[in-house]
Amino acid sequence: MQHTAHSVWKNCLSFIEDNISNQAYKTWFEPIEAVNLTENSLSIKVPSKFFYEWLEEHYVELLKSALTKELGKGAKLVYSIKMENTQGKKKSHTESIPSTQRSNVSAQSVEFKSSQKNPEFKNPFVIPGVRNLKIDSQLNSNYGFESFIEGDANRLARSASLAVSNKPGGTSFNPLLIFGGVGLGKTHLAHAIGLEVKEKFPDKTVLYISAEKFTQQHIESVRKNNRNDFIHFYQIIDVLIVDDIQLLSGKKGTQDVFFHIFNHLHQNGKQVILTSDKAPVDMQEIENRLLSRFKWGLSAELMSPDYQTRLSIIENKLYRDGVEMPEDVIHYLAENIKSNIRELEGAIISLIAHSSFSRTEVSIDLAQQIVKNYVKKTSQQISIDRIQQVVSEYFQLDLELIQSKTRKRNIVQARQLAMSFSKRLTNNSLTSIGKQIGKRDHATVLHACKTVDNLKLTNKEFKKFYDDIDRKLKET
Ligand SMILES: Nc1ncnc2c1ncn2[C@@H]1O[C@H](COP(=O)(O)OP(=O)(O)OP(=O)(O)O)[C@@H](O)[C@H]1O
Repeated sequence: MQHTAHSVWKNCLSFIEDNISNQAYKTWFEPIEAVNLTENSLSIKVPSKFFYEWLEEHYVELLKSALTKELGKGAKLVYSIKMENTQGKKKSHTESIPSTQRSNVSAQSVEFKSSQKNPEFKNPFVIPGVRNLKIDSQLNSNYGFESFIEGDANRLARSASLAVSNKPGGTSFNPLLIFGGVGLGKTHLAHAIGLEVKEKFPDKTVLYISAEKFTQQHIESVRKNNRNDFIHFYQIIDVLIVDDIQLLSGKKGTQDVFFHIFNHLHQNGKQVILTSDKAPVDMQEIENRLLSRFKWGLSAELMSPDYQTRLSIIENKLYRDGVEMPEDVIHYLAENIKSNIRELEGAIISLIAHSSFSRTEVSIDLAQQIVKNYVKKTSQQISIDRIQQVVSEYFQLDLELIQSKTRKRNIVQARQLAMSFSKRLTNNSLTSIGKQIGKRDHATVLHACKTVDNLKLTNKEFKKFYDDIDRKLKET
């Protein structure tokens, strides 16, 4: 049978699929297209230079084995790379690079750089009339790594943040996206990276900006007709930190400008750090081309801290503020405020304020009052475990059955309800919900949420199940 680029690549893919994780296969191999086959050389088209670099760094041996198996010893692989033009002036073009010949790629970056020597830029942080070309990092010196307490819930995000600070732009965590629920330390960690970079590499230009402020600046630049200056300003940053990136949702113009800035920084080895209250898969109204870039590096989730970490956070805060508090009060706070560290800190401040205003000791009674009055919502925030328990009791099904792989209709339905309520009532991401309810992936949880929404509208019996469980959860 005649070999074609397509058939050779298909065989390579099935070999590759057997040798790596499903996730890695989906991320790095599914987007590749085979484009050409000449004698013993196969050309494959990859979506970006970053993609090519990643394949070369991590999968070159695997690709070599797969190709040698198909085309024999002298097999060659040529990448055809779609080069984005970040300035939007020229059209994007395709570049062919043989495997393991990185010099061609760096030449491309240099060429790109030289095309915009000494850009005239204006600093949008400068108040009009005040001459200041120095860029203030806008970092909060209280948010260093030393005051960020490590625990199971933040270990990955913290380690990745440290790695990025040690080698900004030089790790595969680019962009680094830190995501998680409200008040769990995303902003703190993002500032910690910036501060550490400034400490280790004083010559690097670091900038922290909230997505909201970035949007305002962009709108202003359009109004004043200096959008290009705005873009140039951001393109000279070495480490760009954008907080609450989900706020770009629905803002097409700002997304477009951010896309160009992001591409430029990324292609020039600059580090981008993003924070968001949701995982990329859960972000709505963000263009796909931007979402796919968010997923290029590492998405690290901050989850609610466990008891021990909460305890350490309280002790650390008291120590830094030079305040003493009875042990039982500290334990009471750690036990009762579970899912938002900002509220945990708020309760400590309230306690101290109350006791000093009323000149009374900080006591467990006072702590109970504060926790009840100030953080009522938090202390009662429902957990995924509780939701699963309520669903399992309601349907009189064992928890293990709900979490099992069985496809029996009634059990699937109970599982989907647990997933849907977890999405609605907790801060957890789809990935985290899936992990906790039967080790499913985020797509299964998303599907469950959609199914529940549909069934609620179309099936009366199901609607009753839903409302009953909803009521029970509210009583919790
Ligand atoms: N692991 C931690 N150790 C010590 N303090 C922490 C930790 N995590 C969060 N905090 C503190 O909790 C407070 C809230 O953190 P931060 O503002 O970073 O949360 P966030 O996730 O960005 O919240 P939001 O979603 O509202 O933007 C801050 O004062 C921060 O210092």
